[in-house]
Amino acid sequence: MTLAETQNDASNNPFVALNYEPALESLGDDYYDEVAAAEFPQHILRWRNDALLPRLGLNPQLVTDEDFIVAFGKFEGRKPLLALRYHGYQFGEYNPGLGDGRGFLYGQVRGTDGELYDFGTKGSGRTPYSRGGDGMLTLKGGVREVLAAEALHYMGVRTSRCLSLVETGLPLWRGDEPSPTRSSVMVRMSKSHIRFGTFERLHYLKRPDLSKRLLDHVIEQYYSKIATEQDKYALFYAELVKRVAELAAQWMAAGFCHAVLNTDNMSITGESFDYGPYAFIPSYDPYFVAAYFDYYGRYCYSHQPLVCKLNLEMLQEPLKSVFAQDDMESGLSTFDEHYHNEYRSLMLKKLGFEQLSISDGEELLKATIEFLKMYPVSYHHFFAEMASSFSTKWGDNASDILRDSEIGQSLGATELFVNWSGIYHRILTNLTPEEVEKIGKCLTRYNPQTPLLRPVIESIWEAIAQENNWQPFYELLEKIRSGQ
Ligand SMILES: Nc1ncnc2c1ncn2[C@@H]1O[C@H](COP(=O)(O)OP(=O)(O)OP(=O)(O)O)[C@@H](O)[C@H]1O
Ligand SMILES: [Mg+2]
Repeated sequence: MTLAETQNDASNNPFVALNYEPALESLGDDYYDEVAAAEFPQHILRWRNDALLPRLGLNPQLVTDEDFIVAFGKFEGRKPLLALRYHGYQFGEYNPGLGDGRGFLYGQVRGTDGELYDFGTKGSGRTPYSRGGDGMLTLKGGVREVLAAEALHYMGVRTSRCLSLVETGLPLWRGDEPSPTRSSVMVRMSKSHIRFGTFERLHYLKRPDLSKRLLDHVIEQYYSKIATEQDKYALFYAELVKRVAELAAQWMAAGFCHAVLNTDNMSITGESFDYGPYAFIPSYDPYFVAAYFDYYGRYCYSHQPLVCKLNLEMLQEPLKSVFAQDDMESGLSTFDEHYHNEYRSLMLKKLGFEQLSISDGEELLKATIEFLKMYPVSYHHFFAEMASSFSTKWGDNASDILRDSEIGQSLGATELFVNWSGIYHRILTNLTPEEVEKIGKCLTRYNPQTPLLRPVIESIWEAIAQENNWQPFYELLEKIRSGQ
């Protein structure tokens, strides 16, 4: 063995050396299958998420690219790798043939914040759940998931993040990409990979004992504040309803369409994950559909809150073997209120207001949506222009609002814009100069200047596909991080 190889083997790899907790593993092998990772012809590190390393107690400067490759491309020195078992409702149909078909749970680590985190792979090879699939992730799919998770995170959405993306050198054939296309393996850091569908499988197998064991584990690990309460199950479900309602509101405010809200893509922690055919909406179109295979628009933009609520309702079926359904019904009845409160609060922040009376807030929000719905205005550019052109002078005269911007120039004379800017102006006149001053900062904080619209992603991918030029990808990630 050469010196370089000795230095790069798994035994002194900082990721392999982390203190892994066998949290899920200790529940017994009814929940997973032990699998092996695929061996790849090539390992090129394309993305390392240094922002996550301090939470693992690691100093990014002391972690080499080779460390990432050995741990998260070659998967050396880590066992057991667990393909998790789950089922799910896909587009309304129950599918008992699911499970981690191209990924596994690499390990679970306690962060410096005291929370338990999963490292889960995507594109790491075949498992007993691959069905006809190759177990792989396209490089474009990996690039898209990295971008979505980062963009959503910096827009305040509770989301998983990607820890690494390694190109793996295999030609893949896909119906939705020019093929052969390049392959990759991604490692995701998330709260948990336990899905609604994990419980649906246990119900399908008529194993209430396994459901209870798993639910106790979920509450202990991810709902620890209520773990010792007498009515912990009811409290858990109510808290899950709140988290999912807030998540749906976060997607809606971010102008994000997840596209595949099947129950196997719903996390039991209420965190957002699995970014496949997603899209950020180009304009405010309630019926915008992101996935080409969503023929009937089931998961269109505006259906997301409703679908989330329905998925929560369907989760009652497998959970009712553990606790009373009545308790769940009362939890579910709070969904709408949680959703609307979060949505209103987030949208008002996008409009520059950390705080506003409910009546002013409702009126402004209604007028904003009416305007955005009626005209072919880019949803994201509207808010980006608010942020880039805000002036404290807007309080002096309603006609100054967005006057010099593209939107103001083209639509400033329309009835709905005049109505909207009149309301905005009236609100400003009721604020103190200090409060008006804060609006600019709030607008900048909540509205990215470079929204992750499809043409942006496509141009990034073009540079990679045509010239293997990764610079635009890194530059975009830097813009996302810095809010430019
Ligand atoms: N190329 C593939 N090979 C094998 N199985 C696959 C492949 N693509 C998807 N699957 C399986 O199809 C099902 C649905 O896939 P979906 O795209 O929702 O999940 P995923 O993206 O693979 O993983 P995750 O939900 O963790 O992001 C899952 O069981 C998944 O493992
Ligand atoms: Mg999935």
